[in-house]
Amino acid sequence: MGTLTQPVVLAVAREQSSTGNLLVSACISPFVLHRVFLKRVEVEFRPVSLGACFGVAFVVLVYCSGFLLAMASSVSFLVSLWVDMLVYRLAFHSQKHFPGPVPAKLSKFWAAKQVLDSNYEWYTVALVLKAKYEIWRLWPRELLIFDLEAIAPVLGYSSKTLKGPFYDSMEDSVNTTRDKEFHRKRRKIWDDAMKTSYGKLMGFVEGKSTEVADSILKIIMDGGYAIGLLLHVPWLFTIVTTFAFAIGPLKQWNDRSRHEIDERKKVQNPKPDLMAHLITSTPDDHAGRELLFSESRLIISAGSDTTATALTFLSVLLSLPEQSATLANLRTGLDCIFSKPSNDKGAFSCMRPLPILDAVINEGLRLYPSVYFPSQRVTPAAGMTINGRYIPGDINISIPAYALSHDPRCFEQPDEFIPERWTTRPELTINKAGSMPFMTGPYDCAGKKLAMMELRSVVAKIVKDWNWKVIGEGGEKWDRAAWFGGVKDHSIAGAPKARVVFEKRV
Ligand code: HEM
Repeated sequence: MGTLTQPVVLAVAREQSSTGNLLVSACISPFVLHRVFLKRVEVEFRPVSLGACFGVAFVVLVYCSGFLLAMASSVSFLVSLWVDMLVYRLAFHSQKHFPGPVPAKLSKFWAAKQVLDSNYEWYTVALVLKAKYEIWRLWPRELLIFDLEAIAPVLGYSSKTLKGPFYDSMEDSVNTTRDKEFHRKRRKIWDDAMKTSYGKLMGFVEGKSTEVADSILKIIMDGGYAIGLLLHVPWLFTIVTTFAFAIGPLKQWNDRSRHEIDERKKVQNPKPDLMAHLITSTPDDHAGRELLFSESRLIISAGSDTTATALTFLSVLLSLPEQSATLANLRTGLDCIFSKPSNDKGAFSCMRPLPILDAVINEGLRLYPSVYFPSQRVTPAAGMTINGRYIPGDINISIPAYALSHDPRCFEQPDEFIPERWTTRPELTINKAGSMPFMTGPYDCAGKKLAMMELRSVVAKIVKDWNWKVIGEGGEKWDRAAWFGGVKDHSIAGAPKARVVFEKRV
């Protein structure tokens, strides 16, 4: 009997010991994996590949050890990994001394929850934070900085920072590349291209549209909500964009832009416009073609909603009763310029700055800067010192533009629309660096000149030719407080819909 049961007992003991070994290593290996590997790589833009590795390892385990053991060791692995990460984030991280809510130090989901709780008004959350500290730790590896002294070292031309991992969640383009040298070369091409003209007229201003244009616009508008939420959880954003481009709503836009670029390439002697310049300056290989496709979408996403949002705010602000003197002044100035003969040097041209008009536009962009999301940067490996505070290397930092453009350290009466602060009342502007609607430094807006031309052109023509007022739904009185209180943060400023009635000036 004893000789018969011995091998069985031995086999059971061996199996128990290998099961024990597997479970022990499932508990210990995450510690090593986190400290040696995961802590040093930006997992934000590798969620799909990391998930795939985990999936493959699970299948192998099921094959070798059976489902139950594979399940038990996977759960042990994940629990140990998370416990180690959370303990490390809270107690050992180099940023642990910066203030921040404990849940925010543990997970970026805290910020995403604030977005939902504030009903997509993250900028209001940032204003509350700013009132208390200049630097916040709002994520295991991210600082939100409201210190004005940080603008030049973080964003300026001589900054040693690089763009942050958030940009990896999106397809590669001049805007999203994190390679400084590649960006410098590509940006030069864009800057030269911007000196040409800008493409064909689509007739949108006359109210014409196409099914594709409508669907692209809808993707941009709907996508705003997703970006406003997911930019706080970049790894989730990466997963969403990966699948949205492959099978989701972005696929249609993707396919369309590929088709348009391929058609455009066939045109002999094309007009020397923005797209033609980009096409001729980009190698005709796989990487070059992908870059062109993504930048053709960038032109639409960066150039349309931003300008439309700015125009919405400007038309609403100028329609307010307390702005009647500003509107009257602007009108007098424009009437005078438009009445001059067109060959007169003083006649209106949207390509030239016009102080009274630019002041109105700059003030509108200061109050509602179109782009609300703070451009993310990563500190250089050696770290950097900002206003006497040392920040170690590989820390993500961002400076929220909206909070600074409403900062009383930069502007007197910061929440008031006072265009004169840019002209006749400079005492109302304490530090104009606080307003950066087009960003600043090497990654600033490549289309700012075009945007200013569009804004000057449209605002000038409306002010000269039309009277207008904002009305409520169904002809009811417009609820002004609800409108301004309903501005969302979709990464682009989400202006609520405004019904505007125009009447030709006589
Ligand atoms: C009122 C209108 C506009 C505003 C307020 C605005 C604002 C901005 C801001 C804040 C950035 C920096 C984004 C970041 O940090 O990632 C940016 C980048 C950019 N914008 Fe604009 N933009 C406007 C219009 C335009 C237009 C009309 C175009 C034309 C296509 C354009 C093209 C770009 C491009 C290509 C970049 C990326 C530049 C780079 O990373 O080197 N923008 N814009």
